[in-house]
Amino acid sequence: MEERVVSEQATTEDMSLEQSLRPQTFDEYIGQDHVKENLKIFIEAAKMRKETLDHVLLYGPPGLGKTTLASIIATEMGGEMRTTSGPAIERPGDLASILTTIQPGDVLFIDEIHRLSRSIEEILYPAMEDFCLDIVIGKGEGARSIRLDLPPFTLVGATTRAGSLSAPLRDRFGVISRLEYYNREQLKQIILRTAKLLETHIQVDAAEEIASRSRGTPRIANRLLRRVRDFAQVKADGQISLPLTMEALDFMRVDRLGLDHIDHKLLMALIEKFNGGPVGLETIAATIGEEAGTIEDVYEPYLLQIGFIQRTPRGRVATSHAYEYFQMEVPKK
Ligand SMILES: Nc1ncnc2c1ncn2[C@@H]1O[C@H](COP(=O)(O)OP(=O)(O)OP(=O)(O)O)[C@@H](O)[C@H]1O
Repeated sequence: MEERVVSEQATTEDMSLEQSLRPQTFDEYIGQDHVKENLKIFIEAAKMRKETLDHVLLYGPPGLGKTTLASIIATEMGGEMRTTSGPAIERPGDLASILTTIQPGDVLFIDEIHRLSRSIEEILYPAMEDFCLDIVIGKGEGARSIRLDLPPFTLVGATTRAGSLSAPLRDRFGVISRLEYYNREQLKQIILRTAKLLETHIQVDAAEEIASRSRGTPRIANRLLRRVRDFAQVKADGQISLPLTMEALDFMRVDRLGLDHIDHKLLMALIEKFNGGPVGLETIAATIGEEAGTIEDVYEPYLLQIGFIQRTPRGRVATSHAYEYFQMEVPKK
């Protein structure tokens, strides 16, 4: 899969910078008001009762701030955050070694929690419910199970696919919150905040322009800002103005809605080769030379979100919005 400047997935560069750009408190965390207000109440109530916060499941597309929110929860609860992910916990011992380092009130953050294996999930249930860990030592006839008590902790699970989580695991979360795409105003605020942290001068209309092209996602907004900043450094003494921003983003082939050449290729295949669909995912994949899974997980969510395509039982369909955007006439069917 080729690297895209508008990818929701974190690049190595994103990862090395994101830590320093992460909001530390609810006040600094822009948007997601509903999720934030709920969490604030639950945290306050837990603190009043001197208990740990119930386990929290955060779901939504990548790059919307799930990790950030988990670390804010840890800070608010006065604990530390331990981070791991579904694919990183392969054996029961991997989970045990993290759980046994936990201190009272800590947050255990498990990213991509839908990718935990069933056998690991089963060890997690008593840890979540009763704060204890049953581990089997030895093999065969000599095997015996021992029970370890754990300090009370909060599990924060993050997933892009809430539907892939097993029902017994989902049921063990007391708080389930869905993160939404950000609107233009919120993204503008995030860009202005990041620019300040990066000590970069940006005009408000330039921040608005980057916001429009960031696909509703803070991670993309911050990445586009960094790329535009590079441009400004070389071409304009570091000052980020609107004309410079438009030039830089056009140069990167990120259009006014944040669509790039791969989105264009997918939409044009649907419109020109298949008369707007319906057409099966596998057929589109073969036509544009991408994997069906990549199209489904990576390219389609934003196109669905902005209403340019629809999933129907007979396949994908390009909507009239997509035709209008490319100034093409909707075919009569
Ligand atoms: N509400 C927000 N306000 C300000 N910045 C934000 C907000 N949400 C996310 N960000 C920024 O976006 C970047 C990505 O956020 P984060 O890593 O929390 O996303 P994520 O949803 O956990 O992604 P993934 O699913 O890929 O793990 C962070 O560097 C953070 O600075």
